[in-house]
Amino acid sequence: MRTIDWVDGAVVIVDQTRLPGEVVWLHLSTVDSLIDAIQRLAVRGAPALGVAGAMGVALAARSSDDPSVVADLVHRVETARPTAVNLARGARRAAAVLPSATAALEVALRIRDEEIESSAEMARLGADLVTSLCGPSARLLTHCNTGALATVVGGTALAVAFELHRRGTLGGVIASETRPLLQGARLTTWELARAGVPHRLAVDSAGPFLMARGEVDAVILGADRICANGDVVNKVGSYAHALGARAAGIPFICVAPESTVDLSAPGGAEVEIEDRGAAEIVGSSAPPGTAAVNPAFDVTPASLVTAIVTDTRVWHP
Ligand SMILES: CSC[C@@H](O)[C@@H](O)C(=O)COP(=O)(O)O
Repeated sequence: MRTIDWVDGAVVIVDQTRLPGEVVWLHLSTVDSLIDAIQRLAVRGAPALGVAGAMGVALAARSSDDPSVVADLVHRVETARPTAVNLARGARRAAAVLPSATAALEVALRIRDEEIESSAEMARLGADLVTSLCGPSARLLTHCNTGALATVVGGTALAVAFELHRRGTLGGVIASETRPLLQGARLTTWELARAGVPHRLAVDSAGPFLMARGEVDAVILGADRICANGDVVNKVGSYAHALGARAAGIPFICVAPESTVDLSAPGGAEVEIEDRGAAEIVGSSAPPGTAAVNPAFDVTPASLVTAIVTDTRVWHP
């Protein structure tokens, strides 16, 4: 199943906020509805956001003949979330062929197809790397969700786990729950269960201890932006897993398509990290009015990254 696609003049997505309870498909035919879906994480994950951004431009171009109205809509799509480079990059690629709505849609469909092809390549390259580093029964720890939900089909890091399982060389997956929106607990476990991959769920803070106790052979996760110096910007909690991996002496592997590599960002310090506000973490557990800091992403310095697997190469930053 394609978790994001273009059908009959609308962007069609699985509403990721409703998983794992129910599979609800949303038909988004306006730019406003798409931006709302992006901001409340009904569609999320860097490669999927790239497709959404480009399709958003196609929606914008179909909605008005006024170039300034379209330009304003494109800008809103591009900036709906700041950290994953794919969103702005996808939107800009499609915007480059405006004012033709048909041409913008063609670009969006091309980006969708590129991400589908990238996923297969990353799965192959990543599985080869994991087996060479960890042997024939690798036990992986992953963070956030990097499966089909975050791409179109397959995934990035999770596609590697699927491929190892298909080859019979996977020793199991620990899914880190991914506070506060629980992409690991809600989405990754759902995808692993559907694929019949043996897995267990752990709280985020257990990761480094499980590595120290010898229960993990490698950490494997995705990225929202890979900087020119090899810094990896990914879901908050990734950095703690990288420190744990270094302390335990196990590989820390990032899997992401070339569309997530941003050579215009020299390092992680130059990337805008989305802060999603207090409500998501204060919830009902803290006294009302408690101040909070809620970075949705963090930066793992290149020095802690064993390898970055893209669809074309294995990079040791
Ligand atoms: C293949 S997806 C890689 C990343 O986009 C993923 O790990 C991640 O951090 C997603 O964050 P999210 O806030 O859920 O969009």
